Amino acid sequence: MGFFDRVKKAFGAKPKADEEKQSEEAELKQEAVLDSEGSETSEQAEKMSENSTVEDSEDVTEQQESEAFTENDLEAVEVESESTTTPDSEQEATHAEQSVVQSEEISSEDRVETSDDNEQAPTDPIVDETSKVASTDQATDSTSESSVEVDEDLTEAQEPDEDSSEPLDSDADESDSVAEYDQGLAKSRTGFTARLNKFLANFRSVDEDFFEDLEEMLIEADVGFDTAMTISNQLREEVKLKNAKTKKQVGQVIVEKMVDIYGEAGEQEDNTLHFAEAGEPTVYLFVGVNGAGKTTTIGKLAAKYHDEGKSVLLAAGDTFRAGAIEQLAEWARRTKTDIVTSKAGADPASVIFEAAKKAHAENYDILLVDTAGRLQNNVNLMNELAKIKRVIVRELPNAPQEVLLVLDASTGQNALNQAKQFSKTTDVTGLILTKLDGSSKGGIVIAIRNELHLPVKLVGLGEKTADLQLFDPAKYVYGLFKDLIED
Ligand SMILES: Nc1nc2c(ncn2[C@@H]2O[C@H](COP(=O)(O)OP(=O)(O)OP(=O)(O)O)[C@@H](O)[C@H]2O)c(=O)[nH]1
Repeated sequence: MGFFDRVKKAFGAKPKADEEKQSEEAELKQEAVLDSEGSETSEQAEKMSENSTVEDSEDVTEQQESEAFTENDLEAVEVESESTTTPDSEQEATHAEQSVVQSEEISSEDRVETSDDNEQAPTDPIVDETSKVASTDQATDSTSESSVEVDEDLTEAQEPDEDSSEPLDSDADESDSVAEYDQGLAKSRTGFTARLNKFLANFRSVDEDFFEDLEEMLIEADVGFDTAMTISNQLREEVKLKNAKTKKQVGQVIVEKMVDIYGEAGEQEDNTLHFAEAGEPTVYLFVGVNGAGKTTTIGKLAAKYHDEGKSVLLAAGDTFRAGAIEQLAEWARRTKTDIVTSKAGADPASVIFEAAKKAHAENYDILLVDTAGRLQNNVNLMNELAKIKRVIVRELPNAPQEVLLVLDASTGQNALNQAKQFSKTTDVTGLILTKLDGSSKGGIVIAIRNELHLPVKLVGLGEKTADLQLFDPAKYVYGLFKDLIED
């Protein structure tokens, strides 16, 4: 069974009403008569043309329905996110008190040890003077010089979701997760449906022009050039396409082929997040360009693991921007997790070394490491990442378990190019695609799999904590092509 059929079976198969079945049977019989006679009587030809008019108008209605659905969904999402912004000041205050106590205990004993390994250890003089384990409050103090910048950055980069205690991808609730994909991909789905309908509106017959238009449509839908060519070439041989009589059937065959190619390409792909052996901290290193969504994703993951009862430590390795330190400290406060910070401008490797040491010594379950996002072709950044990995390994030889490249999906092909650049110089183990909800470029997932062979591990389907979902290819495909899969 192809991937399309498997997805259809899992999410899309709806029992058909008797009337629907009868009319389909009648349609099939009519087609059989036409085939066996080899020619059409004028009456039959008229019926066919009536049928195809009905099909056409169905297409239009469907598109309208799907657009209406999307608007409603988006409104619902907005309302929901508004209702989640009530601050829980009582809890925050309690946590802030706990953090202060804890950091006082820690800061007296924890220092970056640099003397035993001058080559590898972070010896930046700024670091030695300033780097320390800090609570949220300390981080605020230590970055007070840059307070104007911090405030601006926080406003610009959006305050963390207040309702971050909400569990994400909660174990049992499969249907919630499907609904997340459904809503988060509504914009991409509408965009794709509109493109497909535009393409089908010009459909007359399966000839050379058809394939040229198809390739163009697929490239515009961001499935990538190579993938568009593969789909088009395979469809040339496709018997189902040759037999497709209506525009709807043609659309169905195209999507089916696209989904099957996607499924085949991912047969060996491991989309799961990896964890350390029991008793060792798991370390995830987050890389990616500015604004891709690293800090937000770390905050959402911190909430998830904290809610699962795991002890979580954050490392503010983006020392390049004071706002980034403060933003992560805010997430730590909201998610009631601990954080290691330093002053802006300190050596990131030093902060991360200290965090790894603390995670090891105090048996944290998870260490989530933020890094600065500068241009992916910046050699210094790549060297910096290599240095960061070295200092982590010194403390935790099996870490990091994941190096996760965060990509803003709404940048389409640009995200694909970033992934190519990063994976050339860094051992990226998986991708996180953010902002899919605000993008109509969901087809990028198909391009990434077929052209990059890097597994997507998490997807950001909205601003709320629960909108960060573990990547599930079947749910994704369903969210993207739901209208055609359910037919
Ligand atoms: N709609 C939506 N917005 C998101 C998602 N993920 C992140 N964002 C928003 O994207 C913006 C940038 O996110 P950050 O987490 O600050 O990005 P960053 O990669 O840490 O950026 P730097 O700190 O500049 O390196 C913020 O406004 C986030 O709220 C998502 O899945 N959906």
